[in-house]
Amino acid sequence: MPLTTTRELFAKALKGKYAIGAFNVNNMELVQAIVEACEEEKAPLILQISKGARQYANPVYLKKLIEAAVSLSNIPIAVHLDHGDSFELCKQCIDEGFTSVMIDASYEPFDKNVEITRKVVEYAHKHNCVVEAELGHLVGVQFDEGEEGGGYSKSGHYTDPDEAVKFVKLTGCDSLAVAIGNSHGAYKFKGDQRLDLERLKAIKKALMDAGLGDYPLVLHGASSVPQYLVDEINKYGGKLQDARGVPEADIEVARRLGCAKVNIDTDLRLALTAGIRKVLWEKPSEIDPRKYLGPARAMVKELVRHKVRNVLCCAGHAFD
Ligand SMILES: O=C(CO)COP(=O)(O)O
Ligand SMILES: O=C[C@H](O)COP(=O)(O)O
Ligand SMILES: [Zn+2]
Ligand SMILES: [Zn+2]
Repeated sequence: MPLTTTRELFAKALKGKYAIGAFNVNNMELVQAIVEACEEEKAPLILQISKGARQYANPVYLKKLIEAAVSLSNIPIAVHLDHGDSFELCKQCIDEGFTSVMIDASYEPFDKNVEITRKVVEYAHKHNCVVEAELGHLVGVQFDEGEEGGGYSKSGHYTDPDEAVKFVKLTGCDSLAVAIGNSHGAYKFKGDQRLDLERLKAIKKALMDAGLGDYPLVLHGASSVPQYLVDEINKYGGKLQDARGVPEADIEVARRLGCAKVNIDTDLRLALTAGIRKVLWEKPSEIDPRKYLGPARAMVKELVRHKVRNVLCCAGHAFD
């Protein structure tokens, strides 16, 4: 099956109240684990590549790995640039055949974010590529004063519903990444902090009321940091203290509220690391990479199967 665009995947996901997993890839083992898991679960899939992944693996290697995955599988797969930080990088990926790009100018003031995003949208749409943009900041373990209770402060880090409407109308972006307490990495929350799901509901409603329909929202920083993986890493010599992710129950609510794309990278890293650590700890004389990368790849695959089946609920929807 040829590469697909996220526009089609999102329309079906929103209708069916499931989310598409967007998994970050940096090497062959990750591509294989994710694609095999989704193939077995008959799940539609977004493989996403960051600027760092392109620097690490070389864009041509990644492209060829994905071509191999696409030719060996039957499920719809979209290839997406994660956190594109400039028009030039987005253009490069569009020219290379990515079916989707993210322009993340969320670090800029609102007007500048609009200007950069609109430029990417204009180029992308001429080339049959769709665009994800971002509004608001992903803040990590430090919450903005006064936002903890879920107030809609315009000055803060969280996405404001009215600004989201304005932003989508001005830019014409195809999906929007929101900041509702989500953040990247293995240290997302302190204590019992959670996602601001009321805000997500308000953003969705504002977009709907403004005539933008069932608009696809994107949840970055959606790794749940499973405790069994943290424990496994620590058991075999790792040191992860107070690692905490988004509870899977929150992801499920976000999915039902209209997050059509859910980004997962950290959980893949944890699974791969746990697998490698276990083998090297138990067999310190092992030097064949296949002997530790193989079991690590199997752990990533199990994790992805669990996500698509039990959390994102996109399993079985590959041929909707
Ligand atoms: O948002 C992500 C990639 O863009 C990944 O988030 P995690 O760090 O929670 O996996
Ligand atoms: O959003 C960040 C992703 O986890 C990608 O991370 P990276 O930039 O280290 O490849
Ligand atoms: Zn961002
Ligand atoms: Zn992200």
